[in-house]
Amino acid sequence: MENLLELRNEIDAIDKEIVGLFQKRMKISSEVAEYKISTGKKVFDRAREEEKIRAVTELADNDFNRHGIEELFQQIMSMSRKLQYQLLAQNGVVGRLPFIAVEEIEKSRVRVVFQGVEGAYSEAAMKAFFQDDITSFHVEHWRDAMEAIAEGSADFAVLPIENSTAGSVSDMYDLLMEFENYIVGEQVIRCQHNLLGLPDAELSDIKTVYSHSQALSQCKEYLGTHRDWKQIPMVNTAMAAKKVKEDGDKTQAAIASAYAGEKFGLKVLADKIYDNEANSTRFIIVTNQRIFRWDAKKISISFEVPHTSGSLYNILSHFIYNNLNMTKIESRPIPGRNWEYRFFIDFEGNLNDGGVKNALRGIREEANNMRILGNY
Ligand SMILES: C=C(O[C@@H]1C=C(C(=O)O)C=C[C@H]1O)C(=O)O
Repeated sequence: MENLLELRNEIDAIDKEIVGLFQKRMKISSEVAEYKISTGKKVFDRAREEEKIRAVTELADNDFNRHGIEELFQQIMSMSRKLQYQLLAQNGVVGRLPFIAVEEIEKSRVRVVFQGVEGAYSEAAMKAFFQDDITSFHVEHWRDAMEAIAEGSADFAVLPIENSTAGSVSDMYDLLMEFENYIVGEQVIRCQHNLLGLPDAELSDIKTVYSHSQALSQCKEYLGTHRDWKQIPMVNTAMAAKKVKEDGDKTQAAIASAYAGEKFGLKVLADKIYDNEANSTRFIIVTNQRIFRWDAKKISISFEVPHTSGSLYNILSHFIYNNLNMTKIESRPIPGRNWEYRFFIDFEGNLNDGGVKNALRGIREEANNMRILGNY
């Protein structure tokens, strides 16, 4: 039996050859890039890559190696494409992104729509983001707010996208797909829920509690100590407060902010009933124009990937390769296509950064229906 040292020497010699061949292949790939630069041909050629995988796997002696060869060549070709994207960028072939950088997002004398009624957390987010001299109005549903932006009856909408306890607001991701609106800002608001009742109500009177489903889930522990209460979800926490006021029924309570309580003349029956002290909601500021602040730091995109193994992994490699830090990933089912998903990714960067342009170009070519949802 050969000793370990000898075996390792053999492996070293083979690896040296592999490195040499890899470099030789990459050199040819850069020549292919030159051809593509002069002809305007796309970097990614799926048919050629599929044919290549078929041809090289046929050369393998057994199934185990066939699988290994497939993975190896997928990675080699992925590197080869990344080199080509880089060369295209260096030659100025990277198309201009259809987004315009602005000094500032207008926060004064604009028309802003939020969902819910006065006293909603969305209103608090609007007040925190915009100046006092704006004109604002509210609508009943998130979709109405998206429509108001799309048709131009408002300049901006303030909409919840994520809560630190209850997670993502999945409907918002679907609406971002449905409308051609763009995220230009975000605002985080602490959601300090209270149990609100009529001025003459006592805790012992309560039989039913109304709130937004997310707020109900954010107060799960507290509600667990009142299992006999019926929980009824409403479209908004402030709507719940309004309902309790209007119904004038002592057995009803709402979970909403103290601000909503004041607005509708309700009494705080229990304060700070949320499970998590830092409970916060992140709101997005949406508009119908493709603009971004010149110093924006976060990008949101969405894309679909083919239903094959490793396809998401391949797309994510563009972030790693361009040294981009991903901050969030979310998936939503694609309507009408069972078990296929659209991914939503947030990552740090600005649309003017070279690495960002490179990654977006790669993702646009290699994934389906990539959309830039905003840079903010
Ligand atoms: C090198 C090319 O560009 C890309 C990379 C490939 C590779 O490395 O083999 C194959 C097809 C393209 O997606 C090419 O078009 O041949």
